[in-house]
Amino acid sequence: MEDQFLNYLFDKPNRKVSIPSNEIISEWAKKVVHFLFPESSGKIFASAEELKKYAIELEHDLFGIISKSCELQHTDCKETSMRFFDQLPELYRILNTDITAIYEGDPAAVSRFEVVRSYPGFYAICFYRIAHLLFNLGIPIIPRILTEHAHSRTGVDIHPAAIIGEYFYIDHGTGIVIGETAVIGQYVKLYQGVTLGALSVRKVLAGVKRHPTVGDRVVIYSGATILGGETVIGHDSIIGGNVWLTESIEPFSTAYHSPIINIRNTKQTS
Ligand SMILES: CC(=O)OC[C@H](N)C(=O)O
Repeated sequence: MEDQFLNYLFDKPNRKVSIPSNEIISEWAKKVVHFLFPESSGKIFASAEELKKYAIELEHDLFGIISKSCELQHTDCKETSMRFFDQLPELYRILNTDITAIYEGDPAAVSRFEVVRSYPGFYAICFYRIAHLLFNLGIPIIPRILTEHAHSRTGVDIHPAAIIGEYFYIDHGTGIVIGETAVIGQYVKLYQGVTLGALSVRKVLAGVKRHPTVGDRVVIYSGATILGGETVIGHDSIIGGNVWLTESIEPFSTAYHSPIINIRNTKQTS
């Protein structure tokens, strides 16, 4: 991360910015999450207006961060932070769909509150969704700092540019990679160790779609690796554990390995 920061300055040595530390940026995002989902199982905001009324401090902090990080004029920074702020009610709604997906999809989840407070998958999704909003607003570097913070804390690496639908479910969030140009539909479930990656990492492919498209209601079990920008997983499909897939599959498919497993009983018989 430090390298990234130095390179960023190095790219434009004359830039007059002093980006707040990664900790300040991550703390801001943590405050956003805590604001939306405080001590109880989640504050119910009566209306978008009520939510925004209480979120004014978050907007002010974001303004401070982006005005130090971007080469935007003061008024543009204010407009950008206000646009983020305007989308908070929608962020809250979408995160609630993710909580529902995890709570209802996992028999081990005893409450929505448990999902919010203890699931690394939900933590990573929160940071991804905040970062994605900032990315869409054209804010440089901060989205990546946020998703890399979540990555370092959870092992779940979601690029801020990836597009992910509502009701996103990650269970046992660890070792998951979702690349920059991945597109994921609604009600998708991922287990630990899943990679949605590129088939080639040549630098000239920057900006080209390199990562898979995953349809609605797809379940991808642990350790599966799906690669390639043209790889499409049709909706309602199931990808079994440890599957290595570099080609598209039709909707309602099941892709699984059928390895030959030799089981030998080593108990000595006299
Ligand atoms: C997730 C993944 O494929 O990463 C490889 C490379 N960073 C890229 O984005 O293409």
